[in-house]
Amino acid sequence: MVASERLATADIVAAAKWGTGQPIEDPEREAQVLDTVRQQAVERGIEPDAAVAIFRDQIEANKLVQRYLHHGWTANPAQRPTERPDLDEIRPVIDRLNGELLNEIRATAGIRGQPSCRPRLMIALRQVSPEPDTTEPGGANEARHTGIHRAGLIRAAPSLCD
Ligand SMILES: O=C(O)C(=O)C[C@]1(C(=O)O)C=C[C@@H](O)C=C1
Repeated sequence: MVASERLATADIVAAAKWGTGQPIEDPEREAQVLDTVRQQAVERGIEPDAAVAIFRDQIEANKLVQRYLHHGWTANPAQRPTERPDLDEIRPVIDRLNGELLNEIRATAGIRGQPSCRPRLMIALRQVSPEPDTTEPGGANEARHTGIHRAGLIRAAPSLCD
């Protein structure tokens, strides 16, 4: 599920911005992402407004995870990232995933309008984030981490079905 891969970049973006004073929300970058998506949707025969709506949800989900992480790192210094990834290296990865998500949107055009779309989406969400084993060492941490990514995916999901 490309939406889940895209959402996973939020961890790296959050670490890239942490401690730099650079805000999580970057309206200029959002506008650039959405402009490119609109253009690429037209090229691929996807309804551009639907594609933009889907990507708005992906961006909101990304910000939700980033904000959650920054909040946690503010409260718990031990959890703060020890390295600062380079945002200029992550954005091309996000651009590539945006293209892949557009391909997935095109490939699932026949399903997206059906009543079975939402149940199928819920099954896909469960598959990409299985329940962590909290009896394992580090399991509680992993469960918290999985929890926010699930919440993010649910935030990213509504526009994926018509
Ligand atoms: O590229 C960034 O700076 C991100 O934080 C990622 C992202 C996105 O999901 O594409 C999310 C929030 C920003 O407002 C802009 C873009």
